[in-house]
Amino acid sequence: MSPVVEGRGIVRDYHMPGSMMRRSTTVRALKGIDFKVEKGKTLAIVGESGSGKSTLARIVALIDAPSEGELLIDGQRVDIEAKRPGPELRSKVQMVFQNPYGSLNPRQKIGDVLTEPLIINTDTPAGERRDRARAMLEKVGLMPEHYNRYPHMFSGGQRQRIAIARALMLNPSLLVLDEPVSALDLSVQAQVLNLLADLQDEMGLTYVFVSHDLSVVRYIADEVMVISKGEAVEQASRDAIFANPTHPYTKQLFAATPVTDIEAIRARVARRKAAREAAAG
Ligand SMILES: Nc1ncnc2c1ncn2[C@@H]1O[C@H](COP(=O)(O)OP(=O)(O)OP(=O)(O)O)[C@@H](O)[C@H]1O
Repeated sequence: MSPVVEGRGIVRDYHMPGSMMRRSTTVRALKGIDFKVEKGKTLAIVGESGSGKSTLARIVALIDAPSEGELLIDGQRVDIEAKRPGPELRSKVQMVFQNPYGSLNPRQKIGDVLTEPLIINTDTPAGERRDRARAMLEKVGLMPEHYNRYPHMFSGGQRQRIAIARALMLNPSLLVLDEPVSALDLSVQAQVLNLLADLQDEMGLTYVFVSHDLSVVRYIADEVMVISKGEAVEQASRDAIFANPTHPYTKQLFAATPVTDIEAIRARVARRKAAREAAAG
């Protein structure tokens, strides 16, 4: 079976135009990144500010194109020259952003937020669109009655649930999550991470998860890729990388970041694993 997403030699250059006072320059934000993620797994991308995490996330989410390299989604090569990916590819990959306040239109009712992707990408009839949106609200721990409310009527955690619901409306196989819990309070972070873990198990979703927070990574990731200055300096399973980070940059990153509440996180991971095993019979 092919991986849900694979990147080969992904490069991204940003061209900065010159001016009277300054020559034009090119910043190479990604310097040839390779990765693959199997179905139902989570690849976490960690690294310092400016290392290229968001650039990579936007490329995987088909929002930006790489300057060089190959991206394959479900084994299908993405045409990086095309202005926009086709609708079939578009619906397979969705993105959830850090800021649930900024990513929802304050004038749009939640029902419209959720049905919009169906209107743009499918010919689903209105009644079915509404039913699917109401069912999705329940799936993310909200209520069908929330369909007629506006974003300002919800807390930060609830808004992030709405953003997740919107991302799932087209039944994607891959979610790209760029710091999806870092704007939330700690207790709310745990609830949203649990929701993401449950949705992954239930729907067989694959995640590419950008985070600077190692306790979040420890909870959610199967594989971890550490990037520094646009290069993947270390890539390994979560357990291996936390037990024995090998690259000096990874050691430095781990030493500089307190991994809070490790016991609580370990307990949650164990609970999640036990629930999975129980579900599998
Ligand atoms: N639109 C852009 N134009 C020019 N340079 C950019 C642009 N976006 C990002 N860069 C540069 O590319 C590099 C990688 O940035 P990126 O935002 O991907 O890093 P990051 O790891 O996500 O950082 P942060 O954690 O602060 O969001 C940085 O040097 C940044 O200045």
